Amino acid sequence: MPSFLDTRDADFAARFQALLEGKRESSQEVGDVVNTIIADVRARGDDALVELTNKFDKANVTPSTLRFTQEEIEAAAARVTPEVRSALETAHARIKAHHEKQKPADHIYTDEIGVTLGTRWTPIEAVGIYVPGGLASYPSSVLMNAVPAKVAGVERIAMVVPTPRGEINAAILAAAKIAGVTEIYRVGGAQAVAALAYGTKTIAPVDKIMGPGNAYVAAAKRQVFGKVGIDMIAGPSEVLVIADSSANPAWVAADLLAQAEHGAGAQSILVTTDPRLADAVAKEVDRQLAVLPREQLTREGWEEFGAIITVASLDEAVELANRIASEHVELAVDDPKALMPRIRNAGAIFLGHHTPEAIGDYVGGSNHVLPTARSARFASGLGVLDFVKRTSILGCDPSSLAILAPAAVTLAETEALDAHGRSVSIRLNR
Ligand SMILES: NC(=O)c1ccc[n+]([C@@H]2O[C@H](COP(=O)([O-])OP(=O)(O)OC[C@H]3O[C@@H](n4cnc5c(N)ncnc54)[C@H](O)[C@@H]3O)[C@@H](O)[C@H]2O)c1
Ligand SMILES: N[C@H](CO)Cc1c[nH]c[nH+]1
Ligand SMILES: [Zn+2]
Repeated sequence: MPSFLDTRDADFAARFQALLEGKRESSQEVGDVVNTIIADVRARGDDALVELTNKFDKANVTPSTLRFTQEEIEAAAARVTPEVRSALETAHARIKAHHEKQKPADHIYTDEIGVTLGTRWTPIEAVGIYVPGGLASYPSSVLMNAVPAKVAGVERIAMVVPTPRGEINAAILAAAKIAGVTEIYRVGGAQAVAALAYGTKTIAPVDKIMGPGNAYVAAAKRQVFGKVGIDMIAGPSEVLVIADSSANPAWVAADLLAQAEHGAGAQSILVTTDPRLADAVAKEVDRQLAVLPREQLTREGWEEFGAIITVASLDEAVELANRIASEHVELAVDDPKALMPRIRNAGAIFLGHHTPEAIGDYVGGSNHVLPTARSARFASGLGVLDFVKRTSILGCDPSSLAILAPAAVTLAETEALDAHGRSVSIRLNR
């Protein structure tokens, strides 16, 4: 059963806290399993990678078939229907256009005392992109990961994707071809993350690992952070819909079920000012669930962590949304643009009744790799900035050095770092 809460109930605070603390993703148990897998890949390289892939994915790979050949990529890309190719191309063009606007500019200037200061952006050399593929397959996630990498100018993109029972959705490889990704491996889960971080004979290590995945992938990214960079924790999907009486219950129910469909650990929450809408959405969810082909998976996603919360005002709705910090926040209200600036914590915001979250998953142009598990309080969705790094540039001439030297020497003395002070003063009295 999903939770039904009302802010006016006496036990609301305790039940809301329990909802916030619900363990959807990282348990000690998952952490321990992942720890063992990473250690195994570090110790035994390809042998461990192959063994674990065949164990978890039943993929029947060998070291020599871990990487997709160029012929396999071409053949799969040729197998997709013209409709699928065209949809992928539409998505690719829109994602590319939006991400081009995120490219940061270098800048350099000389200040009033003659010091040159600047900021330079450089693409990361090698990135790993994780494309999930356990319960569903995600050609759209290929584009969401690869396009910003390409726009940023990353040289090497190594893509990993699990192939359950040795099968791959041809659209995954078609999307990779459209995005210009050629280095693709049949591995997933924690073992794929470990291989990207530490390297094996077949997979050279990367500098940073991006992309969404289940609890095992998220835990592995946490554990390899430091050895490599990671984008964020983009784990099991979430949506929070804020709705007033202008919302359509059938549409809201459909949006809640769309995220629940991602399965284990997914979370769909409705926060509404209208008790009648709350009832109508609950009934609609049951009605729509019964006709969904993936009913069981979606039901688990909805019933385990789903919730309908009735509030006294939109002010209360905003406050709860900011505390929950959901991956996606839909504003199914009369005046979404007025409410939008008040939502501080969200991976992405969807404006109004005609913007289902699924448009953002596929073709809107914004990125669908977004922070989950309340990390939208401090993290952002994937974008070009994740694939570049910033270097500062500094230059003094004799006169600006003379102006800054006394303060620098004083601070060096305060820190008792004499060699620091000397490296400044030695340049002054010639
Ligand atoms: N936040 C985002 O931006 C975003 C975007 C797309 C998808 N997602 C999420 O990605 C997830 C995809 O999950 P998925 O499972 O379909 O694919 P996945 O590729 O993330 O995970 C599959 C892998 O999990 C590993 N695994 C499964 N059970 C295991 C076990 N018992 N022990 C060790 N390893 C195990 C296996 O190695 C398998 O290859 C969903 O939760 C979905 O909500 C998130
Ligand atoms: N909703 C997911 C992000 O949480 C992304 C996705 C891809 N395909 C379908 N959905
Ligand atoms: Zn989705």
